[in-house]
Amino acid sequence: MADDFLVALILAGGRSSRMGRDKALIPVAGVPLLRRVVEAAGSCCQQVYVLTPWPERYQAVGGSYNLLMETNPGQGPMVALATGLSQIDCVWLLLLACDLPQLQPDILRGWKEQLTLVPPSHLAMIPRHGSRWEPLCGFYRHQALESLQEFMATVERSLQRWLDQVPVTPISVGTVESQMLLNCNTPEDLRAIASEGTSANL
Ligand SMILES: Nc1nc2c(ncn2[C@@H]2O[C@H](COP(=O)(O)OP(=O)(O)OP(=O)(O)O)[C@@H](O)[C@H]2O)c(=O)[nH]1
Repeated sequence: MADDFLVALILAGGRSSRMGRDKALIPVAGVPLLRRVVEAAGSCCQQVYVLTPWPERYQAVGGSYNLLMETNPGQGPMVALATGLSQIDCVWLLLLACDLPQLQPDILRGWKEQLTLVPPSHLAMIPRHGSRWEPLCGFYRHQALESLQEFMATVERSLQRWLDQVPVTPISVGTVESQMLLNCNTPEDLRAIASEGTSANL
């Protein structure tokens, strides 16, 4: 069977220490954050995976997704991305944090359309904001795995620094996209979203 062209990997194994409780399960406009991300991912990807050391916590979040058990947790997003790539057959993988309440499916689908234009030598297509990448809402080729493993062998664990060193197609980020990329780390972030109302179109 042919590999899926695009799958999503949602990371739900962080400590949520700034939030003080599990971010993935916090409802925003009545819908748990993880479910919002699952549904946005499902609108443009053939399969959606959630990587977590606590699959039992997320069994009943709702939406359509596969839980992937993380046996080496707490190593951060770069290790988690490599873990996902080593377990999933695909051409491209859309990596998403679980704390993106304002993802817009139409923007994600527009970005997906651009994947066919990425030069074969480029390992990723990632939103870029000024001098910063947004690696937790970005697209990675399956072939990136080898390069990630080599990079991590030097004890580096920074996706920002890896992206600075390999060929990457940047996605330019305007006002709408930058709103969509705002994540939710603290109770203050949650209050700001609640008071503004979320623009997520889920
Ligand atoms: N599966 C997995 N996800 C991770 C890991 N580290 C971070 N994440 C996820 O990566 C995303 C961004 O994480 P952060 O907000 O930077 O870190 P966090 O640990 O969740 O939160 P803080 O403790 O407040 O820093 C979230 O979706 C996290 O759940 C990890 O080791 N494994």
